[in-house]
Amino acid sequence: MGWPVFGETTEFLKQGPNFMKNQRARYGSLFKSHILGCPTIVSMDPELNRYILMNEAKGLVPGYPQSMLDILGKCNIAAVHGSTHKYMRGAVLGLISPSMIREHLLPKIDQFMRTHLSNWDNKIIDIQHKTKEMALLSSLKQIAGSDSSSINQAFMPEFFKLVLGTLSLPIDLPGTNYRRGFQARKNIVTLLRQLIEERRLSKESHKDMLGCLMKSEENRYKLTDEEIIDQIITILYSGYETVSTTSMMAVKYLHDHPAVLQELRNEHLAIRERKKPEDPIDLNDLKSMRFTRAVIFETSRLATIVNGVLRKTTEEMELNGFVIPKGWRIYVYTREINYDPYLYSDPLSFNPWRWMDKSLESQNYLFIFGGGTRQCPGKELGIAEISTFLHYFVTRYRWEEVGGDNLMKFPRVEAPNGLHIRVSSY
Ligand code: HEM
Repeated sequence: MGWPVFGETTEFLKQGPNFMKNQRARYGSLFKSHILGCPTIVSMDPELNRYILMNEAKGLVPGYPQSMLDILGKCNIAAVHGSTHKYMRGAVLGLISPSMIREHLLPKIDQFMRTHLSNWDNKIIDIQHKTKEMALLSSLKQIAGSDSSSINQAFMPEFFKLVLGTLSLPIDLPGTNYRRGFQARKNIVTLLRQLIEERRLSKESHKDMLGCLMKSEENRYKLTDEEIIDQIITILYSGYETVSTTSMMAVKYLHDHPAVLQELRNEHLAIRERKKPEDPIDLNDLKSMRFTRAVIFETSRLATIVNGVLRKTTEEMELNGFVIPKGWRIYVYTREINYDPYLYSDPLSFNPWRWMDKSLESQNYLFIFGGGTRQCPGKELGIAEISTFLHYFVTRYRWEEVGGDNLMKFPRVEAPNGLHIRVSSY
């Protein structure tokens, strides 16, 4: 378990996936370590990972760091279990149902992407920054409709501080990311409370996520204002880094694979040909984007946007013949399965065509969107956002990398100094 306090955190962060592979070679697919401040069981066994994700009721609940739970709020979905989780999840699913996507969310996403992707011609763009802004502002528009434009500017810097805070050590001292993140949460809560109060006074009805959450007489899920606010923060947070990083990495892979870009562009030009320039992307268009969906799955797999998920034990239990003490964290590490040659031939190559066989999406060991009782409810919404972004990006522009930007793959996929591209119109 390494050194006191630090355990094996340094090795884990420095060697990344190789640390995990070496430990597995020495100790097997289930081993203990001490990383990121906690005694942790790492599970790299696909069967066991599935079992853990399916068996929350047996005492395998989310095990996210305290800083994250403090800042996302006590009603956020990762902080609640059992029947409360079911209720909160039901409320989220109601907001992003297929009919909500078709009637209210997709039109907002389309409108947002058209504007967000305008005027990039002849510019050098940091695509990491642009996709982060996009993920946050597109969600805000879905949440608060036209009201989002009046809160965007105040919201954005606070949200970025909140995200940093959730990934920090929970040290409540002036100047720490944790303290700043916590303060940012308070400011965000104030902004959202104001919006809720203004809407109550105006009595106007709104066809956006907040409008749905506030319509308590029509909505089967009745939430308090505090719960509504935590749900909104959860939705913003869960879709933020996942959608933005997948979009950025899709741009990267498309740049490096011209044949894939060509096929993707053909798909989108064919859609555009059927429509007038001002016609928005609708659900039928989205359904016809089969290759785009394949590009998104292949990007998530090859870049491994999500390395795994965290659980903890609520009681002492036996897993694969080992006794795991109560309260230990379990890192359900799913990265390796993305490169399994039995599932993906030539696993290190970027080959979206492999996903054109739909059965690959339903295989048992696909954990890109998690699994079991907490499988991502925002999967189709996230795919809709990334697809609409790619639609306007590849039909409007061509691009080349400025070059020299460093891309980190672990512990998170990010470009520490941005990913700069030179854009010109197509
Ligand atoms: C490419 C995009 C996305 C990826 C790769 C992704 C991935 C994931 C993963 C792996 C989990 C499981 C976490 C766990 O088991 O602890 C999850 C859960 C979740 N995701 Fe997503 N996600 C994406 C987009 C979104 C979007 C757009 C939303 C917005 C509604 C969203 C909302 C959620 C929520 C609320 C949960 C928690 C579910 C629960 O605990 O029951 N996700 N996501």
